[in-house]
Amino acid sequence: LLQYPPELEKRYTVKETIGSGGFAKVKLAIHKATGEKVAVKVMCKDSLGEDLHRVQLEIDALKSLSHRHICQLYEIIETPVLFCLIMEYAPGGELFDYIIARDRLKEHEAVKFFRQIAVAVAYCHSKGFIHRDLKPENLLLDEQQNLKLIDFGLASKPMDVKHQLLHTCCGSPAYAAPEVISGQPYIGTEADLWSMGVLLYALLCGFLPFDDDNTATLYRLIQEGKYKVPDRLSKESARLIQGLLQVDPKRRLTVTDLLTHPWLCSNDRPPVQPYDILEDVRMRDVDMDVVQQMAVHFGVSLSDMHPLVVNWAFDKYTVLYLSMLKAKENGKIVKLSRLWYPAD
Ligand SMILES: CN(C)C[C@H]1CC[C@H](N2C(=O)NCc3cnc4ccc(-c5cc(Cl)c(O)c(Cl)c5)cc4c32)CC1
Repeated sequence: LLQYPPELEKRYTVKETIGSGGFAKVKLAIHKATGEKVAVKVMCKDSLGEDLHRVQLEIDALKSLSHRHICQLYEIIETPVLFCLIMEYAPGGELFDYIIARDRLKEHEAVKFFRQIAVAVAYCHSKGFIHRDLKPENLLLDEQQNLKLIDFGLASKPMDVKHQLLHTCCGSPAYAAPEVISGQPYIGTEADLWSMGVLLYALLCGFLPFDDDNTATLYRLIQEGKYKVPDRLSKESARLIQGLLQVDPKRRLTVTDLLTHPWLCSNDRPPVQPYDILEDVRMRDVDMDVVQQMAVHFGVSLSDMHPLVVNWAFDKYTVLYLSMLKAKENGKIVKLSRLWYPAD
């Protein structure tokens, strides 16, 4: 049986396992101070083996990425044997199931979701991270039916995100770019954009552009880059898919082309703003009301509390601040009880 760290048990009520992601178990937990649900990704160090560096990279990615369409890391609790990543909980489940339940999405809904994924991926790339496993299973819905990108377990942080070549063939075959599955060195950003093309096709069609039970056949289909476009797709969406599913990565749309593509502005949507791609929760002004409530909760002065919040140490202060902020954004009033043992 897994013995959780006292640090985790003290401030969270750990509930059932809600999913598994590769070499990790994801548990539902309740943040005692706010009553908010959180997701805890638990990884045993000794069963990670050579995957340990991947976990370090995922932690590096999650600590660096703070965006409304990326699953927010709240706290990291590490012991000699365990990593526990406490993250925001997404009650709406996987986008994958959402599409299956509806067969396929209507165009206006696909635009809404695809814009969110596009700005999240553009933000990741602007921060120097390649996701490398973009697929509907790694996009979760929150309480407002907005998307959260998860699982940076295969992410990469090349020195120069736009030019450095990557070599690892990883991700899910059906979403992998031709250059990735052919084993050639590839540019991560270009490979992510191909996956975006497969994702968009899946959103609008409800099935995959390249699909075959035989992996060798699947690889051939991807490298040929031939796929059927159902007649019911709008010309604009078909053109966007075509721009993304270019076998030659040099002919493929870049993330900038994607963000300025007319289809993203269909249904009279405003063009994507630079802020959508640069926004970082930590760049916003600190919510001093929340800091004030935290100061009372911990029994310290406001001037002592403020530095602990803006320190962004992904500790008990970070999780409390972000959890309060999220509750406030969801219109929930959270009353923090005074701590009996402020030193805790
Ligand atoms: C590819 N699939 C199998 C992966 C599954 C993993 C479990 C997921 N999940 C549930 O099963 N139930 C509900 C649920 C609610 N909130 C979540 C918040 C974060 C994460 C999360 C975040 C990161 Cl960054 C990460 O790396 C991993 Cl592995 C998980 C998972 C949540 C979740 C769904 C997708």
